[in-house]
Amino acid sequence: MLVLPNGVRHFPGFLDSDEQEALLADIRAVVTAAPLYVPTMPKTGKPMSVRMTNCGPLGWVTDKERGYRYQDTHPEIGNPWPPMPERLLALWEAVAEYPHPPEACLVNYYTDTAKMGLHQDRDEKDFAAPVVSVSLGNACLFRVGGTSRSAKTVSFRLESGDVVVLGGEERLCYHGVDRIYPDTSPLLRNSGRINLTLRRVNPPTAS
Ligand SMILES: O=C(O)CCC(=O)C(=O)O
Ligand SMILES: [Fe+2]
Repeated sequence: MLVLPNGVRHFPGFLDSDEQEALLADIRAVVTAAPLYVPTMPKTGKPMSVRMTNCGPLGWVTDKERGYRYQDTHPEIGNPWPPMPERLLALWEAVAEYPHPPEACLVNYYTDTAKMGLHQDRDEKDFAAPVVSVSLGNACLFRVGGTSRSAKTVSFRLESGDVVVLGGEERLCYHGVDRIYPDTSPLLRNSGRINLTLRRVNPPTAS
């Protein structure tokens, strides 16, 4: 495990290739039940380049009218999100250092040209729990800074199987994905990247 200068924890190669294949099979089942949709920015309605879906009791969604929020159903098909795969619950237990399970797993699918601007994850009511993120498929250039937008950032590559934990003082660090590196992982046949972001939404007493 590597601790970055700003305290963010990076676990390179946390999942071996068999574990990545098994997790990918779980995620393919999630996407079959809850298809990827095109999220749009609040107010402007501008589409994001990333495609999204969720699993677990709650899912993070966004659209022009209602903005960023958590809800218990898919915004297009209206069904409850599929359950969180056991494998992800076990991964959270292994790295989160938090005694309650995640409530939401956001599935982000990046084509090789997609990216995600610098942002904080702050739509949750519980910042005591960390954000745990898992990368599958092509590598990306990940950028992480401090808790103010203007703080200095560091950039590093996230490879398939890597896990990142934003917790404690770093829970509200700004972060984003500047680019995807095409042809860097056979997992998704060298095309695209999946990121799984596990979060706790509510304080434990409220759930
Ligand atoms: O794709 C990633 O590694 C980061 C995703 C992210 O920051 C988010 O979904 O909030
Ligand atoms: Fe984020």
